[in-house]
Amino acid sequence: MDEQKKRGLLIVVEGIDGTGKSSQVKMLADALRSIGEDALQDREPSDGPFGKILRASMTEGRFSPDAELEMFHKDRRQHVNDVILPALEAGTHVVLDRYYFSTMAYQGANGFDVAELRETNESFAPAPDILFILDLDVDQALERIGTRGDEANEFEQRDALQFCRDVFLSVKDESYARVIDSSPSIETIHAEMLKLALAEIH
Ligand SMILES: Nc1ncnc2c1ncn2[C@@H]1O[C@H](COP(=O)(O)OP(=O)(O)OP(=O)(O)O)[C@@H](O)[C@H]1O
Ligand SMILES: Cc1cn([C@H]2C[C@H](O)[C@@H](COP(=O)(O)O)O2)c(=O)[nH]c1=O
Repeated sequence: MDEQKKRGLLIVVEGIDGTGKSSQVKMLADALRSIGEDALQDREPSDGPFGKILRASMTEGRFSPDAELEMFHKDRRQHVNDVILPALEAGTHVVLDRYYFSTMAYQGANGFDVAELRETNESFAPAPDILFILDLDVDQALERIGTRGDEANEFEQRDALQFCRDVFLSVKDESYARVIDSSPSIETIHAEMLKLALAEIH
């Protein structure tokens, strides 16, 4: 008789810009595949139709805050229904670079109510099985990504990133959350995340 495949895990990696999310998502998905697990490396904004529009808007001209929020939600609904849920149901782990915690953080920094953003998203997007919060001091993060623009912009950017960092840390007591100090080497962080992921998988 065919044994039913176990549901995959939704493994989300969040943190402010420069904390090493993209590097760690790739390393974790590769490491899981190398030990025979099915793992999809994925990201938001997604590579679907609305995600593509959002990525283009970041270089070609931003939407108004309301239109941008609507587009993030359209992207997430499409991504959850067409990619994330089918993959999890097929037994594939989804290792995701940003998710609705980024909406709470960045659109929260744009003036939207963080608790309302969370409620809206949790009404249609499944909670993660593991949420890695890559945590780093804003100055160190800015150093990694390089500061852009004049001094006034830099102050604005610092304030917005500090707000985002605080929002990410505000969910640290959820059972699925794991706060990761992102100041050590890429390899040290990878080893810690892989160990924690394997503890959930097995
Ligand atoms: N632990 C680390 N120590 C030092 N440098 C790192 C570390 N992790 C990542 N970096 C470097 O920091 C930069 C940003 O890394 P990465 O793109 O993985 O971060 P990110 O969180 O995805 O950033 P963004 O959100 O801006 O896309 C890269 O140059 C990367 O090599
Ligand atoms: C999912 C999501 C993302 N954002 C913002 C955060 C970043 O500025 C960009 C994505 O850039 P990355 O370097 O490719 O991670 O999008 C957002 O404002 N709201 C969201 O929900």
